[in-house]
Amino acid sequence: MQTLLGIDLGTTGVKAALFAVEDGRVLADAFVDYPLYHPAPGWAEQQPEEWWQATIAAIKACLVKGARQQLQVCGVGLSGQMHGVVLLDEQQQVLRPCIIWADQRSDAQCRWMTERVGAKQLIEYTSNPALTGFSAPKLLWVREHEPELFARARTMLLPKDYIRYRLTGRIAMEISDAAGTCLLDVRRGVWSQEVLQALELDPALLPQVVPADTACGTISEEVAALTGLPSGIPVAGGGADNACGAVGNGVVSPGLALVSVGTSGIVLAHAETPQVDTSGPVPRVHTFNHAVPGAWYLMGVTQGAGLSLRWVRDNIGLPERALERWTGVDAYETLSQEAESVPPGCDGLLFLPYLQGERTPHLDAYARGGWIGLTASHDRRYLIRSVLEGVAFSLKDCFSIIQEQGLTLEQVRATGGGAKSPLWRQIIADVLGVELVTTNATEGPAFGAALLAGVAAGVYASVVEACERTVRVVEHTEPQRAAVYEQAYGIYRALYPALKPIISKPVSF
Ligand SMILES: Nc1ncnc2c1ncn2[C@@H]1O[C@H](COP(=O)(O)OP(=O)(O)O)[C@@H](O)[C@H]1O
Ligand SMILES: O=C(CO)[C@@H](O)[C@H](O)COP(=O)(O)O
Repeated sequence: MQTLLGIDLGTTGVKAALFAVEDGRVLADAFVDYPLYHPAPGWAEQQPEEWWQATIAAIKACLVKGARQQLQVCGVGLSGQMHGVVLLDEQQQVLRPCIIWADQRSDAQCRWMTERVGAKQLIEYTSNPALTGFSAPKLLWVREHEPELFARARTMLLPKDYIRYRLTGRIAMEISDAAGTCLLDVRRGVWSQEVLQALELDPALLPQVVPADTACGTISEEVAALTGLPSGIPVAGGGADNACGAVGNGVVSPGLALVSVGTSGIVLAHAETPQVDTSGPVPRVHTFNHAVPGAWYLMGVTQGAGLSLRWVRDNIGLPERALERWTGVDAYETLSQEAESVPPGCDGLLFLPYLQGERTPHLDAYARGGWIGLTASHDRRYLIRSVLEGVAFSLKDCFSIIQEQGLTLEQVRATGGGAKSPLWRQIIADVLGVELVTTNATEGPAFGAALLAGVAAGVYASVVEACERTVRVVEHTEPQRAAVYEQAYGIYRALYPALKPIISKPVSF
């Protein structure tokens, strides 16, 4: 049977999955996690070598699981966490840990970069403002703080492009991911010479920009021997995780939007033009190239979505963790069940999910999170539910801004680890006040990457055709308690401006 391998290099770990070409069903999958390092408050790093070892292990495990089914892998696609800076020296060796998307250390570089290029000009050239989440400020931080190391850097890659390099030996940066560097002219899909010049960055650091849905190298002999994959099969450019999540869920045409609850949370809407949020001085949502050639998307990002629930699980969910070890029942599921017994709105308890600063709508690297409205009658179930609700409110912030952009949003599709929880899906539908649908794409970004591989391998004519053949809506979640949440959201919205003087500055005692 003809199959496609999709690999999603997430923040928590890497997923490899084999999908049937004919209908997209999952034939085998494997997940291998890796550490996330926080060497200082607000910093977030990962080791590219640990991604690589995990990727090899996941591919091997996936192929072993699929071994009995006589599968013929005809292409490989990669999806990955965006914005992380991987620096290679002349011998293509990694120079330092990757500073990943969640890292907030580069606020000073954002300000410098904005001043250097000009705030208006930067948006004109790249369609986006300088944000700590993006790659360019991270690169500038390395130049400023690690000048000797920076002097040895010859190539900058993004996480999944580094893995593609290890799989194929080819150095390139795929367009939907390159869009998140803040160095790409997103309208034209080429590096912005104006920005590079203003920042005095050597253009040679940046690799060739390649499309998402065409072959960008083939599996090398060495990797074939390591993994069991056939050598010579095409590896597609692939895409940024959110672009691939959109493809995997069929969000490839006007009218469709995606809500994803991964470590971060996003609301994304397909766009036929590279339109920019111009309602204020700084665009509050990003404008990036889609993995669908000639299309873009607008995206609002909340930094700490699934991350907030993971924090709860790891810090106050210890009984649920212990139960998981004894019974095998996922701690996230137990936590969700407990949260279900509490009324919507949590009797006035609210959670701000700014555990890692915030992007949309505040664009605030220093924002801190917390609970507010706690009374003696609240117990830990309320703490859990309020986290699910707080994340939903911050997704509503993103959704409202996307709605303001004048794009028609006919259907909103839900994906990501958090969307596995029926309760969280219901809360998000209630808070957004729209129906959420889920598709058969249980492995959204990996599936999207596999579909891109299918186009690169010639088994599908286009990304849109690939989606038409394989993506189906399977479930609908209707809003039920929009009115309760409307009120609670009003209070939530008032919290950040009121608390900003206290929760939005670097703290050192
Ligand atoms: N069954 C579940 N119920 C609720 N939330 C879940 C569940 N499984 C995973 N999650 C959430 O999803 C997050 C991981 O999302 P995922 O899309 O897999 O990750 P990544 O950000 O690494 O791509 C976890 O941090 C957790 O908060
Ligand atoms: O920074 C962004 C998008 O701009 C994040 O969406 C990252 O791409 C990481 O995604 P997850 O690991 O949370 O899925």
